[in-house]
Amino acid sequence: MAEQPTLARTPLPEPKQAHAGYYAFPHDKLRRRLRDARKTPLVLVACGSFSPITTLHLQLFELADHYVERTTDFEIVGNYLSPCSDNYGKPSLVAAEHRINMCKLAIEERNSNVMVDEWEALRRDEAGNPLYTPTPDVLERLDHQINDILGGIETSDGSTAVRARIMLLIGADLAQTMADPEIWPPAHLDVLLGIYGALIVERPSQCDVEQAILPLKKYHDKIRVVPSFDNDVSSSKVRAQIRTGESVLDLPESVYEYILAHKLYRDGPLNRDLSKDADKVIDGDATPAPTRPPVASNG
Ligand SMILES: Nc1ncnc2c1ncn2[C@@H]1O[C@H](COP(=O)(O)OP(=O)(O)OP(=O)(O)O)[C@@H](O)[C@H]1O
Ligand SMILES: O=C(O)c1ccc[n+]([C@@H]2O[C@H](COP(=O)([O-])O)[C@@H](O)[C@H]2O)c1
Repeated sequence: MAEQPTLARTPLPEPKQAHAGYYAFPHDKLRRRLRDARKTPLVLVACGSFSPITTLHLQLFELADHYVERTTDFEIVGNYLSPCSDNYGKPSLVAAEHRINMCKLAIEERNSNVMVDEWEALRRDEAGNPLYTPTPDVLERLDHQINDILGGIETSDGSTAVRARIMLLIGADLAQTMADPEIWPPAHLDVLLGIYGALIVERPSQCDVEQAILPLKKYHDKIRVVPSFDNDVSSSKVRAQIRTGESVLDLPESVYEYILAHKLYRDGPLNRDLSKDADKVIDGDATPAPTRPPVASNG
């Protein structure tokens, strides 16, 4: 069985939520019992903007599933999307509520086994402003919810429960930004990659995954590369297509309809410029960020 992460940090206090509405940690699609006694239960968490979620974002989980099925040590029991806070400071973010809604529509339309955890997106500070949560804190909280509060995952014969291993699921372009300590403080990487680890999905249109992970050598035993296929799907491309009125192929239909109904992503440069500057104009519905933590400007 793969080694279990050990953590002795105090869990974060539960946030003030954005809406008076009810929040509960989602675990309806978390498989609570292992199938294979030799394997460690694995929970994947994809953190990011999802502005908007594309077909590729859900495919990341399918690619990971295909990869993990062929490993001898892990068995996936849960998949989570954790959209970031409006306060992440990326100009292309539309309000968290819209990003969450679009994630849920995509999951429903594709009949996907992914869950959306709204906690990170909706966290608020004492004054009620969106509160940015560093990614290690997101994983630690998930770890606490699944392993301490829910009590972990039952072994295949149901005789006992074991701790699920939590891992980050990201694209190679985001991994590439991890070499920059201005974006990812080394202490964060020590928790994220040193304790939890990551499945890094190839993104050949944006970078070479082997080059991207070279600077992360000290964490290589906790990093695995998931093969992908040639594609240039990105949220930037989708936003540009919506602005220019081109046909949009890389969105679930319900997400496309939601975007039209809420008039999202209509503002911005009219030329289809997919460079990093293309989103410097704040999109129509975006909540302006009061403060701006470092942004991984990976597209
Ligand atoms: N086509 C893709 N292949 C591999 N990983 C991807 C792909 N699209 C998105 N990801 C990954 O999904 C996560 C969330 O990405 P994000 O929401 O920023 O999408 P994006 O398409 O990169 O957005 P943008 O174009 O606005 O930068 C990141 O880890 C990113 O690397
Ligand atoms: O925790 C950190 O140190 C950290 C530093 C940079 C980025 N992140 C996270 O990485 C994700 C990047 O998302 P995106 O859309 O810019 O690819 C987002 O969830 C951020 O919160 C996290």
